[in-house]
Amino acid sequence: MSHEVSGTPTDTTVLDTPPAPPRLEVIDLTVRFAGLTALDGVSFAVEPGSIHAVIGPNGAGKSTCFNVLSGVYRATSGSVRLGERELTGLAPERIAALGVARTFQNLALSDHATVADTMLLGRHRLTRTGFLAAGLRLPSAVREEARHHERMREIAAFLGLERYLGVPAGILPYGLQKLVELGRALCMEPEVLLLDEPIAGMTPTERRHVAGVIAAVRENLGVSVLLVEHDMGVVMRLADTVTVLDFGRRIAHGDPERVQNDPEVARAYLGTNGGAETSSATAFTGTPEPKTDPTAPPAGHPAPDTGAPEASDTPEGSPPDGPSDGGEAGATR
Ligand SMILES: Nc1ncnc2c1ncn2[C@@H]1O[C@H](COP(=O)(O)OP(=O)(O)OP(=O)(O)O)[C@@H](O)[C@H]1O
Repeated sequence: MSHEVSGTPTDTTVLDTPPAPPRLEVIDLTVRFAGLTALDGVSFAVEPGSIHAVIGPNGAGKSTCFNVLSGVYRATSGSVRLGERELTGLAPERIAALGVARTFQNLALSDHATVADTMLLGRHRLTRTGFLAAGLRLPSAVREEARHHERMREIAAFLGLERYLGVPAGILPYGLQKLVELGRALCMEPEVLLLDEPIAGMTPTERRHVAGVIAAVRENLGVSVLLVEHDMGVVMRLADTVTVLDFGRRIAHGDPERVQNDPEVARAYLGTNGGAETSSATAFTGTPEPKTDPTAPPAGHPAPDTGAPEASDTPEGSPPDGPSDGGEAGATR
């Protein structure tokens, strides 16, 4: 069996388009880590059914923003709302249950669980059958399980993963693993999908395929997408709206063309990275793609099991599960 990500279009006809998702609003968000302001009064909104990118040079605060939105970090001040619901301070599972699913940059897919099992993990929060009924294989439990399997297969077909359903997810090439991770998130039936560097470390063919899949997620499923991505070519092609951060502050916001022509944005990219100014600026124009992720495994090899979420995301000096205090960022649980 060939384990290549095909460049062919995804089957976009199998899933029904649900009603428009609610607006995701980030309002005056500030996050401080022991003396360092990682986010400084940042506001933006992800409009229903849009693709919104957050970009910025290294250390700009993109991951911090993502981690607050998904409940991994707690904001020092400000708020995050999904429609009328306040997400600020909720635990990651609660935020996921309200319809905000995320993918992780560092994959941790098992060598033992199949693609089908991995994707079914995303159905967990939607399962109504109790432990006992499931254990006794009561008819209601069997019916529910069948429904989840059917939906999982539909999503696998949408992503072009059907033929890998019985394959251990962890042995697949990196590009396919990223699609499985996306499949797991889609199985949660999210209204908003947070994608953390969805194409980092991929081959050009894989990048094109996944970019097409992300566009199809918006077009065919009506899901809002918020992505953090370094590949400016893809960001500029995919995103409806771009928010640019630099040193924790929002320095530009708008459609890709406007952002691309913003002198402040060019300055931010040119003024960072020490000796890498030229490649950063070129990356921003979206022409050649000089930036590759040196830590990513080569295509055709499984990614190392790094564990997710990223260990480095835990605020220094506080336990992973510890609540924050003193007005500084901390994990929410
Ligand atoms: N857990 C933490 N403890 C202390 N400082 C942190 C922590 N996480 C992030 N920071 C700091 O906050 C700032 C923003 O970091 P963040 O990772 O959000 O930036 P980024 O834009 O995602 O960068 P990159 O593109 O390199 O991933 C940086 O100065 C970083 O060192």
